Amino acid sequence: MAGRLEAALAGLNDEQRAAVLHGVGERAAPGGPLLVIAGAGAGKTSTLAHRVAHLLAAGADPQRILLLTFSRRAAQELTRRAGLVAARVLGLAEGSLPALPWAGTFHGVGARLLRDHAAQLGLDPDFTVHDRGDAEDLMGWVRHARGLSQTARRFPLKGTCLAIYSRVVNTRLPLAEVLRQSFPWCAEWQEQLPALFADYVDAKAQQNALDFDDLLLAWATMMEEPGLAAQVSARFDHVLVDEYQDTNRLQDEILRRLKPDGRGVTAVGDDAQAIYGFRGATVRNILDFPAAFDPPARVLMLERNYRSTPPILDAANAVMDHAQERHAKRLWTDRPGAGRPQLVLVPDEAHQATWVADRVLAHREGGLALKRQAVLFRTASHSAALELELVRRNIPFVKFGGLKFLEAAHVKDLLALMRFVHNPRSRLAGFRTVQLIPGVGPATAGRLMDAMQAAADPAAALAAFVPPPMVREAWQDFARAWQALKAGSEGWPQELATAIDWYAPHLERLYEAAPLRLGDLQQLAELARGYASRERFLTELTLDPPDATSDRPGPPLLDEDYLILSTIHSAKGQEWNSVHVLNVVDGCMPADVAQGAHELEEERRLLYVAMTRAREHLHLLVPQRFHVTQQSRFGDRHLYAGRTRFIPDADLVHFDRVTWPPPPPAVPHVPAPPEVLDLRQRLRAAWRTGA
Ligand SMILES: Nc1ncnc2c1ncn2[C@@H]1O[C@H](COP(=O)(O)OP(=O)(O)OP(=O)(O)O)[C@@H](O)[C@H]1O
Repeated sequence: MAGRLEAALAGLNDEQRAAVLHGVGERAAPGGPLLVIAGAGAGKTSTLAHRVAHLLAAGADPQRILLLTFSRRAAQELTRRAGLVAARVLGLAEGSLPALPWAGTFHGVGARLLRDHAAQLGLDPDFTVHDRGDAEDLMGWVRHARGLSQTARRFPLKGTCLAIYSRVVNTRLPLAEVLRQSFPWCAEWQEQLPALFADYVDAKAQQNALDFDDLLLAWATMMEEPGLAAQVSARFDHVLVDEYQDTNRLQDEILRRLKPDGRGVTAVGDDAQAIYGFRGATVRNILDFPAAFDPPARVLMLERNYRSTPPILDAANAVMDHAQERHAKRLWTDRPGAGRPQLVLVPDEAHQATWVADRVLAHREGGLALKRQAVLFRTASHSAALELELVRRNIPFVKFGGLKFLEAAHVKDLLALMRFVHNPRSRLAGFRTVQLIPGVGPATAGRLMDAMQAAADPAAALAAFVPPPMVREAWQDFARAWQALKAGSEGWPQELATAIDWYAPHLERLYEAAPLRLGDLQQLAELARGYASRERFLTELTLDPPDATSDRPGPPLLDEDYLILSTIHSAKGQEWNSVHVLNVVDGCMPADVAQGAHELEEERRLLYVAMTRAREHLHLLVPQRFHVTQQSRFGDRHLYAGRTRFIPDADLVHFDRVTWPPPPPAVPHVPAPPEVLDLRQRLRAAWRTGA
């Protein structure tokens, strides 16, 4: 096996190798903590996959490896890659290794641990997980119930209330501090907010629901109890955390309580790519990680970039050279060089769209498939003009980070039904579901939910409920479907088809374009096959929703070629041969709402992340005029923008500058014709005659 291990690690460089081999003892006994700081494109993902593979090959129990990633997609990809390498090292057939059952996001793993330990925590294990939309609705509800929707001076809206609550939970800062730092315009409500938040917490308890933040908070709280902490900690020998730069205070606390001495802990990340501060993540976690343990964690630095050409790296490094604080590292590469990245000056967004579409097609003519090209932007709405242009030219594309599939009303309806079945005390889900029945309004829905909430057996309360006479027939249809689903006799995922059968006529009555929407529900049923149970489906889908929308209904065919459109946030961890970045102008990058020093630094890193996705071609677009949609009292407007401040004049040497369309050719010089009239003389003469 030693020979096979050597062969599997042969392609790694010295630092990557050290990271793979660090502290793996006899039968994979865990060693001291390790921090791998990996620059963009330095092979972080591949190193982590090799490390997991090495652990498995050395005899680690896959059940006892906790792998925490930023998205479920990343967890699946890492597991797959680790499985391939491990199979090679062990001399097994591909795909013969067991999956890693504990690979997932902090939120997903938190939800599972809370269900496992529900009895010890006084929780009902069938709790519903509320997504941001649900959480906002519930906050709106308690805000209204407290009379705060009718205050003389306007109380913060439900979305703002939830954002404040979430920030307090995730940053562990006192409310006053959060208001001062991030929501100064809400400071006058500091006295009222705690009572509102207390009501919000009570409402969740009554409905047997937890929101996103609760999953982390409850997990961290569970880890404060020494007995429970010891039980959870003893489940895992190795804990590996990817994208550590984007974790928040709570996640960091969880990790430390899980493994106080750091044994078996590996954290991987890049402080230069921290872009989730706006959600409460703090780059301090990665900067302070080594000293958090005694003895301190070993730090390995991966600085060799395998992705981009030297001119692209030089330009990206130049952007980061002006950053305020970071683990000092400088990426290098020995890939053969190519042209410098382009900085393209265009008059406005329409020209930007035309230029990008032209270039994309030109690259394709040059042999670069559309899939190997991406267009990145700061905010989902920034691609609107380009999308139109692409449709016009028949260039297929898939967009990531835009409208979420799960936000579509009909998808929400169906999921509400499934949640209401799973957790009959969920008032939000119940309310939405029963109002789908014609003739049932908020009053009837409220009466039903009160009855179910008060009953020891909510299912019996639903069966006994007497609706208004005119809706009796439709009601009975619903009650029958609900009871059948609750009984679960069909099993998962077939029961979703029953749910769709009940819902389909309502969908046709309620919405336009019913066949298209039904297609979405069928897609959902398809997705459902990938989940072990109703509970896992509802939870994981809420935590990590599919986020691609395309220019056609349904998922793109796998063998088809399509251009990638993505927000920069959703482009994390990916790479393409050619990358266009839209709107590289002040007011967009940095966004005009980014004011504080921390926020500006995060905006700088966002540009860096975008630039380092490119392997061979990088084009930064600078429209001189661009349109911003904003909610402020000024309404929408056009901005006359300048190139981003993150590329000052001194750094222009790293770019080829292009102005498009090129200025019109100068009109050729024509000699002036000879004078035939002295106009001034003639005008004056008109007053002189006879004066
Ligand atoms: N030792 C190596 N030899 C050759 N290629 C490598 C090596 N390590 C990584 N690569 C290649 O470098 C590219 C970047 O690797 P990977 O995606 O793992 O980087 P990363 O550090 O996760 O990037 P980022 O943080 O920017 O998303 C990939 O195409 C990968 O195959």
